[in-house]
Amino acid sequence: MTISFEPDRSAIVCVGSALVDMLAGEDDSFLETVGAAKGGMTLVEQTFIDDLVSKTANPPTVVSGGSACNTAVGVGCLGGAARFVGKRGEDELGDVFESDLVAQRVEPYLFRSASPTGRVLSVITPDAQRTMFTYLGASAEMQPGEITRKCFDGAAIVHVEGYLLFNPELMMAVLKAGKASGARISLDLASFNVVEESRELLNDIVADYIDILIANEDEAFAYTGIKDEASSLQELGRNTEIAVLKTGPRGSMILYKGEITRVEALGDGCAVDTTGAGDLWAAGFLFGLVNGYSFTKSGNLGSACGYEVCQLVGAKVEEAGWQRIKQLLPENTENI
Ligand SMILES: OC[C@H]1O[C@H](O)[C@H](O)[C@@H]1O
Repeated sequence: MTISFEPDRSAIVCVGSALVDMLAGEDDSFLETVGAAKGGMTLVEQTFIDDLVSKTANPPTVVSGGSACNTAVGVGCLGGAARFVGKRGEDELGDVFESDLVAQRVEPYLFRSASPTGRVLSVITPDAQRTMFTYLGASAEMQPGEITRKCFDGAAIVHVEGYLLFNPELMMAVLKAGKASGARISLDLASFNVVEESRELLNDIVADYIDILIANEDEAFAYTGIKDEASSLQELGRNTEIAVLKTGPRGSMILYKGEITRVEALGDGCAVDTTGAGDLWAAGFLFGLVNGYSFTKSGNLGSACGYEVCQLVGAKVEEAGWQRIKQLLPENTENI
């Protein structure tokens, strides 16, 4: 089973926070001196990150990040038409962010702000856990008035990160312009606390705007209140064309027209770092849909991307990983 798109629509346009990830490997003692809970994400000021960076053993590795941006990069690396809509600062990190997108075949559609570019200091401890400190900066200043249909020219799918639910006016502007452009809208629920805190807005928008709803187990439970996975998926898809429930190392389930497609996870379940796993799963899945792959093949491509990103620190797939994933593309699609 496949879905079709108009022939002149091939782009996957991702909308979200333009964040630069600063990856630093440190011992637990580093976090203890900061007093941070391991594994969490804390919103902080820029000076807090600057201070921490001055104390890291080595300068952090700096790469583009942010959930929707990671998805766009995945689509670009797969060879798809990818665009990212967000807001950067007029600074060096903004330049790093933008050039990183271009290098990974993503068309940047970036607004600019006088505020510094948003950044995430991700402290990775020897147990492969990552603890994030996020300064949103310019990324949080994207204005509803800046979002026009032009952002979504040629879009087959507009993919929105759930974090945008924290900014209802901006979310509505994206959904309205995305729908008006004729694209399908995909929403990744991002985190269970996003769902819990945005329940009212979600109830308002899903039926009218969302075509593809993507959730992991925690997000699905927060949204539906249902423990049984098949029933929870049916509820997720009650008002959407496609619903996805990702169950980590147990794979994923895709609901379309009342029928569930079950997709296996890839690999042995071992992960070096799960940062970006959901973002890259979405990249593979959406790329597959736009290219006319079946739900099974699209889900398998999502699984492969999600597996490979977990084999490296940060939300990136190494070149050898992309080569392995690309074995699954057109000429060998019967294998996926
Ligand atoms: O979803 C992973 C992303 O979340 C955080 O926002 C980091 O930027 C990271 O790249």
